[in-house]
Amino acid sequence: MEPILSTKDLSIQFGGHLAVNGVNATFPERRFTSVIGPNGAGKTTFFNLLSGQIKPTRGKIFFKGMDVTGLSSYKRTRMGIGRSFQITDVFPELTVLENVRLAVQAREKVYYRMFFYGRKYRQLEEKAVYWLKKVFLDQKQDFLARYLTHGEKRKLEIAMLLALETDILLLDEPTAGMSMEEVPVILDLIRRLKEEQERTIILIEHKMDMVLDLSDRVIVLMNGKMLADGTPEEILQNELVQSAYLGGNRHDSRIGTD
Ligand SMILES: Nc1ncnc2c1ncn2[C@@H]1O[C@H](COP(=O)(O)OP(=O)(O)OP(=O)(O)O)[C@@H](O)[C@H]1O
Repeated sequence: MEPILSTKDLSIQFGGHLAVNGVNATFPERRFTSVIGPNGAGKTTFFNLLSGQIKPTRGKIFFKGMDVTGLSSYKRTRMGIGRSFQITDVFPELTVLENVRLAVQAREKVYYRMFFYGRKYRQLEEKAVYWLKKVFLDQKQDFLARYLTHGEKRKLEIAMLLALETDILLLDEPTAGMSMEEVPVILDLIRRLKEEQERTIILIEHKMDMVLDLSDRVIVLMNGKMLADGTPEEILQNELVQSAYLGGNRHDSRIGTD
């Protein structure tokens, strides 16, 4: 089956530094792929290229067989490539509900004048609450976003991403900076999304236990290049990955140094 997303010779150079270097990656539809690699390997840059935040110096990106390399991130989201919002994208002076409602609105292409139609407005809010329930944040729907804890803000980002209802979810370290108590909720949510098998999920993650638990496939990046691509088991046994990255310690649950 043709992959939903693929890259061909994808590369980007910052000054003299090739942050992503000739990556040929394929992402099968409705599968869970993790992208791992040490700090500075090029993972976030790779995501930025996939989502259209930046344009490659060389190479192509294909989505459902179409060349999307030249398209803006806005257009790519519309087509179905959703990138998790960053905390910086959340409107701090709007309520939690309003933030998600804006994402629902973007998805449904409803503009402000439509707000005069009360029924439509309520439908948008109901959908927003639906997504907030998915991340267990509905109890906080009337809070201003700026009063949320770091972990709650990350849940809000995920709710906003889900509300866009894209085929692909690009999740960049969704549990980073969360407290120990908050991590399991997000893990459960991601596991449920995987089990629903409705979306193609691509995850950047340092926590190896999470990667091994969730992934159908793992891509290893190192110095901008794709070092390996395989099932979690294959990656663990890959000698190149062992020596270059895992350092022979298969039981280290957190690789990288951040
Ligand atoms: N806009 C930019 N300008 C210059 N260099 C950049 C830029 N963005 C990234 N880089 C460099 O590209 C390399 C890859 O960075 P990137 O953030 O993609 O790595 P990463 O694998 O996501 O790392 P981490 O795990 O620490 O988040 C790094 O050397 C980084 O300094």
